[in-house]
Amino acid sequence: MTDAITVRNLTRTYRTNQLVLANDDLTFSVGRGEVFGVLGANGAGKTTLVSQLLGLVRPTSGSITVEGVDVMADPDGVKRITGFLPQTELAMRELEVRRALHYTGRLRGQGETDARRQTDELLDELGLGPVSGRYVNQLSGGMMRLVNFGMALMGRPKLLVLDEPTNELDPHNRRLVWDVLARRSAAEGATVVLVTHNVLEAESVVDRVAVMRQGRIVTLGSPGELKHRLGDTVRMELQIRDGGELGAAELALLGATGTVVPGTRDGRYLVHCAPARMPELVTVVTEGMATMEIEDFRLSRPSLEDVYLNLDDEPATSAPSPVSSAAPSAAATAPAGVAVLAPVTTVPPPARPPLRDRLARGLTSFKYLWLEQMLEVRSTWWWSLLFGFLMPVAMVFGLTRIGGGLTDQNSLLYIVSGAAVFSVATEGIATLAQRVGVVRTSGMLQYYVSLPISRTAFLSALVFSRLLLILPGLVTPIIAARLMYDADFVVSPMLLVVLPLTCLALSAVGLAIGTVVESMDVIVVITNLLIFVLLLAAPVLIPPESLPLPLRLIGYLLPPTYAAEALRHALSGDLGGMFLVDVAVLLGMTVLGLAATSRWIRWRIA
Ligand SMILES: Nc1ncnc2c1ncn2[C@@H]1O[C@H](COP(=O)(O)OP(=O)(O)OP(=O)(O)O)[C@@H](O)[C@H]1O
Repeated sequence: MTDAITVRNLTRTYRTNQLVLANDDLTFSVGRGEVFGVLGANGAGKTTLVSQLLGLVRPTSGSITVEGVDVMADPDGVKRITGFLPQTELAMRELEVRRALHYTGRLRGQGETDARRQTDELLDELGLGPVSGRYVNQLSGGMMRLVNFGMALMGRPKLLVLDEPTNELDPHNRRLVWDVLARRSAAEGATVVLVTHNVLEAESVVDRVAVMRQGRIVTLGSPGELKHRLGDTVRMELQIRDGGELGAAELALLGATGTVVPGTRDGRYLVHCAPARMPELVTVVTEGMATMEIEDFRLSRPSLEDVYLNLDDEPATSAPSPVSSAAPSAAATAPAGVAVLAPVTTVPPPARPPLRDRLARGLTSFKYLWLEQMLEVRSTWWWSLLFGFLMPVAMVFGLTRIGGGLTDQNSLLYIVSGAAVFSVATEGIATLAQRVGVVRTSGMLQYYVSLPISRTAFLSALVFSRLLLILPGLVTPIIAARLMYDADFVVSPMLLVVLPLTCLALSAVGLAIGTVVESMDVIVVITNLLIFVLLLAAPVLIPPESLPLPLRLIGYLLPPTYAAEALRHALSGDLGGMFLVDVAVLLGMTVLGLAATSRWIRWRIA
């Protein structure tokens, strides 16, 4: 078996208020076509390990090679061959099941016909046919997980990395997932890396398993080998009625025959003993503990779960076992506790494909990401429309009553256009900044990053789809002004070109804020403060010609000024302004905003 994955001396630390050693000097390999299980208690470092395999988290030190590709040197190369199921929530939740599978296939580089064919096959194989037209986020937790599992299979990846694939699944669907994985590995030669807490069921599907503890691999081998290491023992599983507990006297009786381990469920105990002591153990359970309410007991050979539970008693500093699958002979002659791996031949990163291919790929990515984003925009569009209408109405109503000098027609127009700009600022800056803040802290960005898509396509789809979300904030004030003050507006180039460009620039600025500020709370405070300041400055900002030159120049660098100008001109009929300069500045702001975002956004999770 040749190696699909080689990991050498992999270490990852996180610096928070204290240093966390999430992965501690891991060295192992996974053979091609192997189903490799990663087990371990909460916080053992499993998710950190698989995130590094995918290039989502950068190692502090060490190296990873997947199918000959150096993950650090060519993270995109790994994404092209890997299907990933993250532990936490995914993107694509606003789509119907069928489209979530189909779009994933297209984003992973499948052609249209192939993506459709595989979508149909997977709907059938996973029993998702009856829910294929329902929205993913309206499914039950288990069904959603099954869809996510299907998404990981799209594109027939050579490597499947699955973080808790059977979480929330019922026994029938858990069996289905294990069967599908066994088929993918046996028939298609796919390599599977599987993080799971479902030790009992995983035993039937994994070829080898690594058990992690406090960032280290404490043992590694096939289920048979690991069980063998427990020695020649018999296992008794004991279930106490109603999840009750054994008293000290009963524990002592059992302990005299073997080792007692509390099970993973309430009222469940495991006892391991030498075969010769089995009759004695049975006597203790059936006669010596007659007063206890024993619901059930069962004798069997040790399972993988026993290996796992027994390891809990071992110190985490125990040396990792020799772990090579590729070079058994070398491993056999190596000193105990030292991992020996076959030499790794890395494939140099492929030459850049021709411009035409890259453009075609970028456009496909953009198209499907845009379609996905638009479905989310669609669900919040009506709210934006209402907000865009209410904002100027509230402002005009409030300000005409506060200041006696704000009642002339011109002031009112300033206020209306100012209010429009504020609603755009709210929608444009806040939603985008918050959205990026959210995707960074939740699992959604993790999912996008695991796809072989271009960062530019992702950012552009996000910005352009938001353009439609914030436009109502500009259009509705015009309607409000017309209804309330019978003000005619002029459809000018300023209105038609400068307004949409303003939205674009605002979106790009919002995105840039979101990439720099990671905390959701801080983003909300910043954007609300920004809006508050803009609200206060409204009557001053709006007519720039009345400002001193330095302030005017600053004003011309702010996209809201352009939006206000465009609206004011459209409403007052005064079509002054330097149209081309305005357009150039706004375009410049957009490009700068996107470039800054593209540079700052770390296309990795950490
Ligand atoms: N982004 C992060 N910042 C700081 N610490 C982190 C981060 N991600 C993980 N850790 C820490 O690294 C350690 C390993 O975490 P990891 O998520 O890899 O464990 P796990 O084995 O997947 O746990 P679980 O089974 O609960 O998912 C934990 O102590 C965790 O708190």
